[in-house]
Amino acid sequence: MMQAMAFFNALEDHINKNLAFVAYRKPDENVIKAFLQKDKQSYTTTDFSESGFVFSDFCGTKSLLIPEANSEVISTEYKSEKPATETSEYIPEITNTEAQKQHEALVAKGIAEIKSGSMKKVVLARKEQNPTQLSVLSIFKNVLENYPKAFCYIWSHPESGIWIGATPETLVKVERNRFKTMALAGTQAFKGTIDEAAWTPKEVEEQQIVSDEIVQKLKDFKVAAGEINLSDPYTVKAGNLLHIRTDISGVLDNDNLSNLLESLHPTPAVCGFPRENAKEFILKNEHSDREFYSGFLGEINLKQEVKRNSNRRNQENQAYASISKQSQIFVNLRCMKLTEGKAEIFIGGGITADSNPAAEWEETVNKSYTIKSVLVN
Ligand SMILES: C=C(O[C@H]1C=CC=C(C(=O)O)[C@@H]1O)C(=O)O
Repeated sequence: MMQAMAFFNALEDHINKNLAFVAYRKPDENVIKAFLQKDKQSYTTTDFSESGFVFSDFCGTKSLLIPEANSEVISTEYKSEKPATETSEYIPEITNTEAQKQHEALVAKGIAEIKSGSMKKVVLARKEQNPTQLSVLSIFKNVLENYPKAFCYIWSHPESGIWIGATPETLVKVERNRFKTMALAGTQAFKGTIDEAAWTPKEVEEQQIVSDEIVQKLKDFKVAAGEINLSDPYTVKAGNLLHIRTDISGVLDNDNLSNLLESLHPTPAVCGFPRENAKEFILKNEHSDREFYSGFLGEINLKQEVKRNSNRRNQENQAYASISKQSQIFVNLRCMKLTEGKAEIFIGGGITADSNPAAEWEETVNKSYTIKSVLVN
């Protein structure tokens, strides 16, 4: 473990040399880890068999990789400088009416398409440009500070540019032959209570579609060996927002990570249902290229020491510690792409037959505050 200052200096050095790196902190953890690529080559993966950190786009056409074998791996303990509040202090600017009109028209088109019967749900997104005077590392530090419960990252790569995000959504976690995923959808602004939050039938349906489809895809691709376990849907908080979440887990039939990712991505939480029709609609009608937004990112095939029993009094159990492979992949939401003095924020929302264009615009505005709050001091 390094001192925080040396850790951030190493990231800065990599930015200056235009060398690929990723630094991240997992939900509820206090260690930030980084893979610093040592060479200038651009690595990609197609079968997800390597060990390292992957960064994939929405379309599934590009999966950049920082291989563990070509990286220096460093870590530091993150110490918060102020108490975490997870609320946004971002002051909204005057509404951008052009952007609003454009998004509402897109949503209306999506609703019409759903009513025509070709799909049940589609997730429609927009991009927003925001100026920022902060350095990328200051923005990353703000993200770490504000979102202890999210997967916080900074990814810098000559092929993708610099991306920063704080995502609440796990695509999949695999440990040995066990996997865990989640169905996350439905959004409302956090107003002080989590457990008593009321959900409309539209939001309940929107999330149910995600849950059903994940289970169906796992069955279609025959990646689950047996029963797939589902929790009851429950409310979770992410920044200043609430979502509905179902936890899904099971045992894998084989260790083919590529198959598992193909069965899950893109889930109806970022694309829609049926997947192909929704994806086609998105690619044809959205006004900007999603690039890596709503793609996925995370550790693949990292060796992990598994202790069978962490009871410290029972020292012999340490002898049973064994090595296994672990992958932990997140959906790239609540994220931004950074270029000189400018942050491009990507935000989307799930549309069903019961959606209302003005309310959907409002939802993207609420989501944008979650991420924009880190652009100011
Ligand atoms: C697509 C996004 O969020 C997804 C995850 C949770 C809730 C969602 C919703 O309510 O629409 C979205 O499916 C986004 O934040 O850009």
